[in-house]
Amino acid sequence: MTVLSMPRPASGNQGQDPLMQVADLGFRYSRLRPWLFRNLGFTLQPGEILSILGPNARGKTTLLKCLAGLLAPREGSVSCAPGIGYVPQDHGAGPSFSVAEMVLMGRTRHLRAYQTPRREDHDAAEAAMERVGVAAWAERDYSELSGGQRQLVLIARAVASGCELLILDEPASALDLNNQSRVLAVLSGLASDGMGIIMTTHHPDHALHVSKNVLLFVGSHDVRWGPTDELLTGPALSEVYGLPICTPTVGTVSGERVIAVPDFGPSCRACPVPEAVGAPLIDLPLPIRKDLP
Ligand SMILES: Nc1ncnc2c1ncn2[C@@H]1O[C@H](COP(=O)(O)OP(=O)(O)OP(=O)(O)O)[C@@H](O)[C@H]1O
Repeated sequence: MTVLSMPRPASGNQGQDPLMQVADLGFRYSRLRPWLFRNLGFTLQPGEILSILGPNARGKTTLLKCLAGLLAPREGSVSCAPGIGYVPQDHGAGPSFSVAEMVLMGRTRHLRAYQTPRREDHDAAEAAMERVGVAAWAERDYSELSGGQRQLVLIARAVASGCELLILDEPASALDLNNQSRVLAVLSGLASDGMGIIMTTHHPDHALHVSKNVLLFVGSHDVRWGPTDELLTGPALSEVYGLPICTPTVGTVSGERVIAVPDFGPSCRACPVPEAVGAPLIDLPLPIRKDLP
């Protein structure tokens, strides 16, 4: 196993050095456990968003931890840019700090031991809070926020760090639709600024919307990497999740886009409930409560 932070590999597309290059990566938790992935390889360029999709418990978080250097791969190598930000999936209540303090902690890698944050660190933290839309909660206690709010604060903390490469584990899992849209816009904006982004998601639509490339866990052994347009098709998604999924192009307010539509089976709303229980609901006698005043 090798995890290299420097030097970066030779030039890739568009004349730029890749932010991450992964070769022959393999991991299992022990000799007694099955391999979660083997022979996995991909390259991430600056300004690129890579989405990782796959069923529950297939190894996506484990892969992110290998990429972020939190787990040592059993096989292969990860070479990457020195500055990596990691936003974990588990965003529990944590310590009792204000939101502003939590975001300011993202600046730690720019400070020496025991150094007090400088004006520029406070400015970067404030800019990150504005960008992610959490500035209004700056003085609130992080431990008292909702799960979705905490998720946004951790994204702001990673943005404040000024990292070159951002790794996020299901960044939109606890977010309402508006905040999902906000996070996708923030990530797209960061990528436009040159940041590389790797995220796991259970939302194929998110991957279709922002990702240049995807990494798909298919079945128990197959991991595919390639362009979103080519890989994230209805048949491939159906194979990944084990149910029929189609990918129609639909018109939205902002233009046409491809979406993923899973077939959950016959709609429950269409079930003939009254007939199913033998009589129309309207004819059922109402229970009379004689004990009420
Ligand atoms: N520390 C650990 N020790 C042993 N097995 C583990 C450990 N952490 C995770 N696993 C197992 O590894 C497998 C992959 O877990 P992982 O969390 O990477 O999946 P995932 O694809 O991210 O899942 P989900 O979509 O549900 O978040 C699971 O079977 C899990 O039980």
